[in-house]
Amino acid sequence: MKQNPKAVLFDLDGTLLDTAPDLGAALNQVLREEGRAEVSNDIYRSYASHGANGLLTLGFGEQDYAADQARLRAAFLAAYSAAIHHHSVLFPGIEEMLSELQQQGYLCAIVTNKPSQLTQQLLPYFAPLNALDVVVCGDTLSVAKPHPQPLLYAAEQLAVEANQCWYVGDAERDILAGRAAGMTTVLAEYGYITPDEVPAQWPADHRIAEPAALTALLRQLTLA
Ligand SMILES: O=C(O)COP(=O)(O)O
Ligand SMILES: [Mg+2]
Repeated sequence: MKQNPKAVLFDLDGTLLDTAPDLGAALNQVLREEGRAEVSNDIYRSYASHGANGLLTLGFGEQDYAADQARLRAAFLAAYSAAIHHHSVLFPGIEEMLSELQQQGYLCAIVTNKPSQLTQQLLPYFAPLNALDVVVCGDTLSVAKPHPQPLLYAAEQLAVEANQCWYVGDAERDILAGRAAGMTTVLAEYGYITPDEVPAQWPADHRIAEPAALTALLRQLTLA
């Protein structure tokens, strides 16, 4: 049985932070170094929640990336790490939304698939994200989303039950992980969706078109 929420867990890329410009710049740097054609902003943007592997597959094609995966991935991560925060910004309304949640006493956490080294390098540039209670990254455990374990681990760290948590994310694997963890799931529709994905088919409990809609939803729920 779902209970009134005590904690809200968030995906990072595409949900709290608009990191696509820096991820895309890193991809294009590696493509240039390898003598390949660059990818335009509107294309790479939609793949930004699919991480390094998703972006490199987009840029090099499945076969060529698979043939040289370790080297290309290392080059991408080095390029990204060297300019990780140059153009990344909080999505509009995130700062206000987080501060309202915290004022209302909700615990807040990040559960991202981004590797910890990159996450720890990036977060200090965004003050509102440093006040969050727990951060779980893609390599914190041996499994990552869509596996539910990182979400359950975050709940454990927050000392709340899974059914007292909401999970907000922009990718299908976020919704699947949240559902498998027994959490209430919220799809951030303003995030990154690839042209071949059909988010309407994802089993999210709620959908928000902007961050402010999350606080409105939680308010409605407490009044009900
Ligand atoms: O870096 C990734 O794999 C994507 O990160 P996310 O889980 O915060 O969207
Ligand atoms: Mg995401």
